[in-house]
Amino acid sequence: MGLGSCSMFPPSPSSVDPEEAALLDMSTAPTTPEGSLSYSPVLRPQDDPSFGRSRSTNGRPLSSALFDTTTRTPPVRNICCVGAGYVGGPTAAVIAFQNPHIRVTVVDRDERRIRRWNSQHPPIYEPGLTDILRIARDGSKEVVLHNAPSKHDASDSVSSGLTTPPSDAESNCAGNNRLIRVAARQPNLFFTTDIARSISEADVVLIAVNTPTKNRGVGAGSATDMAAFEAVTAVVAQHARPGAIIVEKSTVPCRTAQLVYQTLSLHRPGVHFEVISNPEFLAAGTAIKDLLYADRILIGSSNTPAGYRAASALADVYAAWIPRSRIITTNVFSSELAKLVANSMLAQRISSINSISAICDATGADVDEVASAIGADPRIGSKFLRAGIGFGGSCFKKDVLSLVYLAETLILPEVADYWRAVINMNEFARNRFVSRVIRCLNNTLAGKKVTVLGYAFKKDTNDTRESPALDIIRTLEEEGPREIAIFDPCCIPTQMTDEIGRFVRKDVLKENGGPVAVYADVYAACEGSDAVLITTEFDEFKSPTGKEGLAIPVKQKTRLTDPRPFEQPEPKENELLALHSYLVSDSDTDDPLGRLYPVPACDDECPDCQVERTTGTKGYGASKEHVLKQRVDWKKIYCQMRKPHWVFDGRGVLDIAIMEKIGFRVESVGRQSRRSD
Ligand SMILES: NC(=O)C1=CN([C@@H]2O[C@H](COP(=O)(O)OP(=O)(O)OC[C@H]3O[C@@H](n4cnc5c(N)ncnc54)[C@H](O)[C@@H]3O)[C@@H](O)[C@H]2O)C=CC1
Ligand SMILES: O=C(O)[C@H]1O[C@H](OP(=O)(O)OP(=O)(O)OC[C@H]2O[C@@H](n3ccc(=O)[nH]c3=O)[C@H](O)[C@@H]2O)[C@H](O)[C@@H](O)[C@@H]1O
Repeated sequence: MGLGSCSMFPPSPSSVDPEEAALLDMSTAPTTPEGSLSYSPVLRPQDDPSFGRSRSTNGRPLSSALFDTTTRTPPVRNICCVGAGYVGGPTAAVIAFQNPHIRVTVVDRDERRIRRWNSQHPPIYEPGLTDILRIARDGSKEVVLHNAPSKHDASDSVSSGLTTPPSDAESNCAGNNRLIRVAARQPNLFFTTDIARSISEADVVLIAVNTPTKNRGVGAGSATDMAAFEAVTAVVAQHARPGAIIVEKSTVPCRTAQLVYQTLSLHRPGVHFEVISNPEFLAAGTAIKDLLYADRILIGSSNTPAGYRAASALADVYAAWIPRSRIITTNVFSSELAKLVANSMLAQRISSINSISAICDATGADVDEVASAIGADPRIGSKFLRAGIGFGGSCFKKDVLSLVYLAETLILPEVADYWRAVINMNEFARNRFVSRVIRCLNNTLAGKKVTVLGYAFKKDTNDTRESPALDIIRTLEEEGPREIAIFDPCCIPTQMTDEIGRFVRKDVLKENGGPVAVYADVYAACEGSDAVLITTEFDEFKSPTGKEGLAIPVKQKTRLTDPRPFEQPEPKENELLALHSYLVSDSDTDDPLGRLYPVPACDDECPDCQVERTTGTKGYGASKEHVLKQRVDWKKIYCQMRKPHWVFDGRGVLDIAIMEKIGFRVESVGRQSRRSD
């Protein structure tokens, strides 16, 4: 692959070996690592047409080339995923789960993280993750199933998962309509810190490390910090087997593939590798659902026969469970850019509706009514129009800023300004909310207790990166309150405390004489409070809809549909998972099919185990996800609070009428018209 000279992509400073730098910087990445000063995404005009030329000018659409058997590569047998984070862990787990014949190894430099992936409590919480992890990582036992929908009572449906070995007569029937034998599975998902070895054995290397915003040097505050990505690329270049397919799974600036080729050829001159862009679109809190039922898989490759073959090999891996029609192929730069644009457009929608919420508050219009009226137009669509305190999370802000930086380096200031306004509006939304809280509390928090419900950046995740709550806590603290109490149903209190100490200041913590205290119990957090702020849209915080004031389960156990009969004598893993979920929804066991091996134990440091031991609270981490969670009992909270019972709903989860009936004074972003006074 010819690269042309790339004078605007200077190599890393020669004094710092990237691999060595990676090992020295042991920071694990929810946060921004030290910035790379030189490996930044400065652009230059296309200098290698095989990368960027669009498919349509190539005379042969890739989609046909992809599935043409003459261009096929040998099937992939071994995948290494570098980065065991929010993307690498779940993505690798689902690929392994769906491809029992492929060995998938996830590597990370963070030993603690790897230990947790090998235990009962993985380091991230994602609904559905443990079910998949336990099959792929630990293997499964042979089972024989009835291939007919169960009758309708719970005991029957559980027994139809046949947890006991079948009789000889039953076994003989396996394969006919009545019984299906599901073979045992060997483990095919591994987590290790042996990075070099795992890379050297792989046919495909997925790079899924963090790519935050640079916080120093050229482009600080908007350019992407490629330090971790560059370091991994260098290690891959040194250890990958010739012909290995290198996949950009991380979100990277447009034209990064060219940098990867450069790094590869610098370390292994003359050895051919293909570089593929395969960005990830999963969202935190729904990662497993998003991966299992992806609406699209995007694969970008160079426009060469070797590029097509590599794209084809990767497409085959996904085709184990994703219909081919949903696998989109593009040139490599389109794929890189499409990921940035997807996130920027989603963020833009949130900023747009938040700008309208300010107009609603000033005019008496209701933002939810406006959103639903405009969302009914299919050209606009109804999703991502929930107004509130703005978006958080590790990606929206950094990806919009990456687009801003791209536009700036291309000397397109109007384009850069356009996208920067999305970020400005997001900050405006957050500031408007917290200013209103302070104003309603008579412009002083002195002597008052304020409770913040929700610390994660969105519901159903323990991901706290760029959490709006943290910014709000920072502003509240400056007002000198008596106490800021924090509760989150998914995050571990000790970890929240540690994080606030690091990102706000150590002396703000109660244990150091400051006002900030983290609680494991929502009622303790609200006791004696002057105002409760909802900063994450957890279902747990919703106001009651049934018998008002009563605590009700977040969701009633709903009976799912039995997916049987399966059409094929060998059901796919997705079908078995659907059966597992159906049976779980119908009983209290977490292994109704009897396929699972015992979960591996955690080590003494496991924070989930510590919380469970010290508080007896279940529901943190992944092990208790089948346990129904309760909605908070707002009547109980009302009785514990101080007058005038302020509640500030930053996420639009409360029914203002019901809350007012209980006696609360409610302020909700863009929904003031619903108040009775
Ligand atoms: N978090 C999300 O929901 C999504 C993230 N993305 C993108 O995926 C990429 C990864 O994001 P996350 O998984 O959230 O990050 P993360 O911070 O959770 O995980 C990254 C992992 O990479 C490891 N790592 C860093 N440098 C390493 C090195 N030199 N050698 C070995 N391991 C190393 C870190 O220890 C960490 O465990 C980013 O580019 C992000 O923009 C894309 C879609 C969704
Ligand atoms: O690249 C990424 O990291 C991912 O970023 C987002 O996923 P994520 O940030 O995990 O979660 P979202 O559901 O998009 O929510 C982001 C933030 O926007 C907020 N939000 C979302 C929707 C809405 O209507 N209003 C709103 O304020 C959420 O509360 C949250 O703080 C995208 O949705 C994913 O497709 C993408 O892969």
